[in-house]
Amino acid sequence: MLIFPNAKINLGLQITEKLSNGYHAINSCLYPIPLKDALEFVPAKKKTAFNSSGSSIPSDGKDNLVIRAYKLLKKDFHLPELNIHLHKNIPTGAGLGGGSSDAAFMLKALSDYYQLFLDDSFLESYAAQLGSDCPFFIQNKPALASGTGTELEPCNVNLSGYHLVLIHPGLHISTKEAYAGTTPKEPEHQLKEILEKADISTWRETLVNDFEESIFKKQPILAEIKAELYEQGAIYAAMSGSGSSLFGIYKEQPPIIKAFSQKFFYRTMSL
Ligand SMILES: C[C@@](CO)(OP(=O)(O)O)[C@H](O)COP(=O)(O)OP(=O)(O)OC[C@H]1O[C@@H](n2ccc(N)nc2=O)[C@H](O)[C@@H]1O
Ligand SMILES: Nc1ncnc2c1ncn2[C@@H]1O[C@H](COP(=O)(O)OP(=O)(O)O)[C@@H](O)[C@H]1O
Repeated sequence: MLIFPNAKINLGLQITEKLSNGYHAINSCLYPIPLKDALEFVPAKKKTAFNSSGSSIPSDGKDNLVIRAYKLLKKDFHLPELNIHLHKNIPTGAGLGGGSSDAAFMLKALSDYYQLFLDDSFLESYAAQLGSDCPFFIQNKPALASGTGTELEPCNVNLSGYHLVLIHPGLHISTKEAYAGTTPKEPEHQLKEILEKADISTWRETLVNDFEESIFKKQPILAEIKAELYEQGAIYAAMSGSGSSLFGIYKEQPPIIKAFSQKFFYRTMSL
């Protein structure tokens, strides 16, 4: 079975509290974007094997999230040995949720292909065991995430027809360290209100990613890229999640910013 897990961006990210288990309470809108990996599995004659191609995936000492998703389901359901191949196109550790998406798509595909008939809420609870971003990719629709990011409700925001510029300057930022650098606070504006009721032209004033303050101080190039995205006509620009990817949303076909496109991972896409 061949599937194409996609990336996400965060439209606003408020970090409101540090919880006793070390995690943080957040509010964020996760929005799917059409930047995709390719993931294939076929039944194997021998033991399960995992290979990857495309951009390299730095190991964090654990199995790849795709294998962890497979093993998680295999504990509860009969699944055959598999040959699994992942072609990595979404930058890793970039705030784009690529690994989480691979894992969630693997769960969905195994349930479909082997007729496990798992409904979305069941799949979301498996996904939550693999990472905070993972449950979102089960339904893969714009969602307001709260709690540690795993509590989801639909978000009525629609960017269809807009264009996106996505830049990953290659800085790898650990999510854990990024959270550790923040100071949780009560948000000034309600995310749901901004996204569902206010015009996108007002987002620049009110929609904030709380990671930016600390990360931009350490990596000033990120603030420069964001400023340039606005300079080139973005209606809204921000860092995605814990970074270091930045995006700009444009009404018209966006310009190619040569200073960045020749140096960094740089993509334009229609939403
Ligand atoms: C920041 C966000 C925003 O969407 O995404 P990314 O930028 O990483 O894509 C998410 O909260 C990341 O989700 P995910 O990447 O799945 O993180 P996890 O594997 O669950 O957690 C990695 C580490 O981040 C910290 N963590 C994560 C989530 C959270 N609400 N509070 C935390 O403090 C914990 O230290 C945890 O050990
Ligand atoms: N399939 C995968 N794709 C990307 N990263 C993976 C994968 N499986 C495990 N990882 C690990 O997860 C970490 C976070 O990956 P990713 O989801 O791309 O980042 P982010 O949480 O910033 O969006 C990587 O640094 C890597 O060590």
